[in-house]
Amino acid sequence: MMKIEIAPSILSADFARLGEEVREAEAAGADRIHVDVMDGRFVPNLTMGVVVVEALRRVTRLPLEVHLMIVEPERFLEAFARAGADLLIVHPEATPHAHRAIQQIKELGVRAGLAVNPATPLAWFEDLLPELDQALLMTVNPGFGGQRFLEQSLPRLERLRAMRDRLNPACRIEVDGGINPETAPRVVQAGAEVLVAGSSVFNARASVAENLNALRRSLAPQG
Ligand SMILES: O=C(CO)[C@H](O)[C@H](O)COP(=O)(O)O
Repeated sequence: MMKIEIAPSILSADFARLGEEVREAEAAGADRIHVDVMDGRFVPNLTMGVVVVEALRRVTRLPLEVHLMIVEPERFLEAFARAGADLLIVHPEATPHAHRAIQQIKELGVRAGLAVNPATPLAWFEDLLPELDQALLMTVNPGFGGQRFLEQSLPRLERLRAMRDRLNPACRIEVDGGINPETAPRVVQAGAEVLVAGSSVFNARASVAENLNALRRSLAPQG
């Protein structure tokens, strides 16, 4: 079985100490760093952009996956690739040209991901899966950290996993939203392989290392 990867989402990190938080996550065994880019239009929140990815590239060797929650993401793909993104994730709900965006990402030499919101039909993946490196199923409505995991995500995840196994076994399945030691084993059981976790990793209750360990322990023996 492939290793279950954990991708801490820096949305919940202390931005005044971002470099240190990311170094701490790397030292504690995080597999990737997840960067949430929001534009205040596709989602009702504004976060960070290209300069933050550039800065992160200098402080960590971990792969940087950049989740573009922005309309017309194709306008910024090149800038994020230059900044050091290893994986660029776009939403089909945010552009009339999801396929073109995926092609552009690959032409830039970066791995390509597609993310869908909780209300978006999985049919989007039928046609695009063969071209994807990663399929991201949102398990909350995107926009904010700290939301409750949507239970209806589990049967969707099982369907996506079956589709992935049939159409492109090399594509990894990721989930994002409400992932903590209670939900992590359940999403892995349903087919997830990469777990984005924000508020369960970066919070005041315990250190980043303790939180990551708690997530890992919740997966044993699965991950
Ligand atoms: O895309 C996101 C929300 O739109 C996030 O990655 C978010 O940071 C996940 O946070 P949490 O783990 O606290 O639910």
